[in-house]
Amino acid sequence: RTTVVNGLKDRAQDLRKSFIDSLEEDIRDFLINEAELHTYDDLTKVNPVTPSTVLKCLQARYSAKVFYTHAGCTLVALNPFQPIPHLYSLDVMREYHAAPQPQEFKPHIFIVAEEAYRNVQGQVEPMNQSLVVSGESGAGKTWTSRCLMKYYATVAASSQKCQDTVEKIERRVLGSNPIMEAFGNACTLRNSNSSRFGKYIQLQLNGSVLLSLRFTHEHEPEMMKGATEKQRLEWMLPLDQDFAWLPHAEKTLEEDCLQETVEAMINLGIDESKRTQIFRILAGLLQLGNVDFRPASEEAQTCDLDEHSKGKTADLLQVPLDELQSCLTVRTLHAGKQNVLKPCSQSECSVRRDCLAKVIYAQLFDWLVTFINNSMCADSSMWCNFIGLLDVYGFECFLLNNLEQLCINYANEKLQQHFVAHYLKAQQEEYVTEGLQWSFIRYQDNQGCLDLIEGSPSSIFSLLNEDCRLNRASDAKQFCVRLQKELSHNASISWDKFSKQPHFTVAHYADKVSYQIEGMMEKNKDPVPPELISLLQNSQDSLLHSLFADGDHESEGLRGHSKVVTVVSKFRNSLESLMKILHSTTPHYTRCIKPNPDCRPLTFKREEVIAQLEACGIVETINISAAGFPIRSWLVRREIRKWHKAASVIQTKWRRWRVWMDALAEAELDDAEDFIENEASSALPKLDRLLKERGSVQLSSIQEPVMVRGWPIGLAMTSAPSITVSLTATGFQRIMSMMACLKIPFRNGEYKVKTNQFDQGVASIRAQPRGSIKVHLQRSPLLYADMHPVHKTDVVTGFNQILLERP
Ligand SMILES: Nc1ncnc2c1ncn2[C@@H]1O[C@H](COP(=O)(O)OP(=O)(O)OP(=O)(O)O)[C@@H](O)[C@H]1O
Repeated sequence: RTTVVNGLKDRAQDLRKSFIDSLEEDIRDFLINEAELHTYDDLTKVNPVTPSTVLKCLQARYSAKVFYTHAGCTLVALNPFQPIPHLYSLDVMREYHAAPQPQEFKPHIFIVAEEAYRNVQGQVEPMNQSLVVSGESGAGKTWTSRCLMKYYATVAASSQKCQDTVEKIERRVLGSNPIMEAFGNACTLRNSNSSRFGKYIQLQLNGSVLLSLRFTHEHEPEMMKGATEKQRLEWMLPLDQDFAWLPHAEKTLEEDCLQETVEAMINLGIDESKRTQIFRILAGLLQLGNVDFRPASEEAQTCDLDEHSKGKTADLLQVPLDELQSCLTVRTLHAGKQNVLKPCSQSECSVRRDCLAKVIYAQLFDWLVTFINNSMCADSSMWCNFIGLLDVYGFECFLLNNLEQLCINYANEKLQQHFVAHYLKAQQEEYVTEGLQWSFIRYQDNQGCLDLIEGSPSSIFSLLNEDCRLNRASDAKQFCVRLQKELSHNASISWDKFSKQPHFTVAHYADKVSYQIEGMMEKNKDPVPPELISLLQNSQDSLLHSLFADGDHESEGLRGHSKVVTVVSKFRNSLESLMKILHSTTPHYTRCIKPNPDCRPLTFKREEVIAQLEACGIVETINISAAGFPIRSWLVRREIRKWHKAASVIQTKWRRWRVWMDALAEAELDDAEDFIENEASSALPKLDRLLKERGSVQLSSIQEPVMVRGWPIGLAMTSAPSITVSLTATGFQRIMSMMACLKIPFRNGEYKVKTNQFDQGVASIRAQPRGSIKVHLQRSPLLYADMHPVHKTDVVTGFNQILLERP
């Protein structure tokens, strides 16, 4: 008898071992395999989907020199900061273009390009497309936009037989880039060629080919040869002169792509006399930047100006020298019908100088954009659809933030709202097409934050504008008090009680940002002294004169004659028109990520990347994809099938173990119960540990095994008032089905469910015949799927963290 019993014990132990081992293997199968992280093409497939695993996956891919990864319907582009041979070659472009299913290729910006291209020429319902490229400064937006444009130029050209036409199309599509970059970019601490503007470019198509639009280009290559010296003379820019407004004095003009810019201007039809005028005006601005002011010896006198620079500025801008001097140093005050002249202080003079430069530069930039648009835009009768390309500055948070950051972050807030709406809509449509039953929760969107910034009747913008209309000196402290009085009901605004500076903090979708109020109202008014405008209207330079000729300038408003158009109003209007276009198109999102702050090749800094993933909404995307998990139902089905297979193996082994246990119990051994308990207590903690390690599961509040109907097969809930299970949607789903397979009893009842993402819901958990568990969560996303032919279990999806409260 002893021999038999010992044999049974040995057998049972073996079986238990094999059960646990296979469990370990099966669990490993479901959770990410770190060695293979770089093979995950879609971040929402990483399991569990948490910011940390997503980060690991991106890092693994970056180390393996894989720079593109999908994140649901978004493409994440990591900047390699070094040329990657062959990644963007013509052959690769053609491959993606010719592929029957490009989305099955490795993630690439060309998939996005091709998808939009195919959609826009859809046979049934061609739809305008928008490609939204975002990311922080230096992340690679301009690069990506250029890549997309090059792709379309190549694709459009490939349908043309004539090489000449191919080149023309390329020139047309890419031609404006050097000009826009030369005028709109600047060398900043973060990026030596940083775009200082957001741009939306429409590539217009007539059905299937990119239009070869009106061409008005001239070829004047001879003009370029050796022209630099002559031009320097003409522009009064001697080689040895330093300029206060050029950060890299050591750089020569040639290095700053002058040649390329001029060629682009020629291609776009900017004739020689206009080019000369443009460069003279720019040279005039450089000289203006060198104008210094010396304080006057007496208060009633005006500041002195640096003779040399002031003379050159007046010559280049073709304005009267004395008028230039007086409008920089004297302010005209209107007292009733009388004008009173008041000398400006040294710092006021500098502000006026900077203001003059800014207003000229801004008008010139606008003129260029209009010119390029007129030159490139086809007659509306010639095109029917377009692909829009939006290259937009990303979310910003510095040590000190002011109106610029508020506007930029507001734009990003709008885009994020558009993104979330589009993303959820896309998912819901997919569920419907797949015939899946689903219920969807309302996703917590950022409308509250947008109301705070732009809403009516009271918002930050409306209060800023009101302050501006009052036409009195602004007081930051008073404004802060007004904000507190009018807006403190909005949960998205707060104030740091310990900060001495007047400020407000906005909880953006990406992060909290504290904005200083000092200077904000002045920036919103952005006043241009009227004397400066009259000076420019008197310029003998026909271009400069025409830029200011219409007299419709904001300075008018300051004199109280017409409505003041503030910076935030202008920004909001322009954003509104952009959003209108975006809403009428199918969007495609590309999020560019800067893997390190120093632009070092192939260097991945985790903390940098995670901050950007949060700021550009990827973490949100992951959360949303968890909320609506799965994005692609085939993915779940495949996962579920895999799990079923493993579960049934586990179950078989478990059953066999139980048979041995039965045999032991039947043998009525004195020590049977002890033995069974020992077995169970060594098996279950191991399971707990495994899950903890691999799936970020905290099963700590699930107790040691308990005896249920004499069997040590239960994990039960604690007697504590709540049980916290911190795991992903898929993790939870697996635990549930595993518990079902293992016949782990859940007490039937209603449980309150709290998650880290959604409001409270109610879960009813009911044991089903044959040991499965039915979990029903109200007001939460549920995906009904066939779990198992035997154990039909409703699958709970959508949480990173769930709190089940005991009834
Ligand atoms: N895919 C890429 N391959 C190689 N180099 C790249 C790639 N993407 C970006 N870079 C390099 O990274 C640098 C910064 O890129 P880019 O100027 O496009 O940034 P950005 O996001 O447009 O910045 P900003 O907002 O300041 O204009 C550039 O020098 C560019 O050449």
